Amino acid sequence: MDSQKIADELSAVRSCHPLVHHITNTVTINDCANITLCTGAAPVMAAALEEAGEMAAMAGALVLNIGTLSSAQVESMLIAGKAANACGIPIILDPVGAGATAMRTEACERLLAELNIAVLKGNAGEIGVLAGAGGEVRGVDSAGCAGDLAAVAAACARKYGTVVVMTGPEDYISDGERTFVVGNGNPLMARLSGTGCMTASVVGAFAAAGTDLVVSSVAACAAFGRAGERAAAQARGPYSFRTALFDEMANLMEEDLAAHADVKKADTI
Ligand SMILES: Nc1ncnc2c1ncn2[C@@H]1O[C@H](COP(=O)(O)OP(=O)(O)OP(=O)(O)O)[C@@H](O)[C@H]1O
Ligand SMILES: Cc1ncsc1CCO
Ligand SMILES: [Mg+2]
Repeated sequence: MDSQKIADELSAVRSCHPLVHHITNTVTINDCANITLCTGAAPVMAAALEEAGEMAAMAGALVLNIGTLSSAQVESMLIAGKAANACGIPIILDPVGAGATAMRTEACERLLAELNIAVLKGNAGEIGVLAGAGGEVRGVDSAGCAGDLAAVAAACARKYGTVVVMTGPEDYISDGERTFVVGNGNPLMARLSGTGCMTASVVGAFAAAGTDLVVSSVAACAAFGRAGERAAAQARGPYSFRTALFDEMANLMEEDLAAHADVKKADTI
């Protein structure tokens, strides 16, 4: 994929400054709000049944994250999701911990069945579970996924008719036909809770501003990963890395992204 195209997607977020509505977990909610701002978009967190639909209808993207789900929150997600679908607003689903408990797996399957999900973004274990491809999840962490990861991402995309973003040391982005692998990022990202949740926020901001969900999702992963690379160069450990990650996302130059985006087409078996 053309590196300039990836940088142009970041420019689009900054000029469009889209509103990204989140219904998300209580662990990383503040990080999601701030990474959305640092990307160039505007976050709003609104989970009450009474307002979730109204808020979704005025957003540029809706991010649903089941990290600390409750039955009531699933109902809010369905109301917000139906409003978003009615307005053509892309929905990003983060299936946090799918496969760890039946409640999480069933909630994801219900959201995927009742809503038109634009991007399903999870770690390799979560995507492997939802694909039915032998993913393993411990708590909210991937415990691995059997087989070729690019092929699992593509199969999952075909199964649900969505774009899949599978994160890890490399990120795989697929709509079932086109599959890309993004190499940007740093191992320190896995030593901090919530970088996966933040990836969904960034993917949401790029989806709101872009036109092709595969291109916008690839660009989002490259931009966030590149911010991680730049942050790691300044960090003494996970928490100084965290501060630098927000700063580097906010300061990321389009020229730097165009020069350093590490994106390749993936071979799927
Ligand atoms: N070893 C690594 N090297 C480079 N980048 C990584 C590595 N591990 C994770 N990342 C990056 O960190 C981000 C989060 O990915 P990860 O798969 O760890 O999410 P997650 O398990 O859902 O995280 P969380 O549940 O804490 O939100 C992605 O942007 C991914 O590219
Ligand atoms: C640790 C944790 N537990 C539920 S959600 C969450 C944030 C990272 O996924
Ligand atoms: Mg996650």
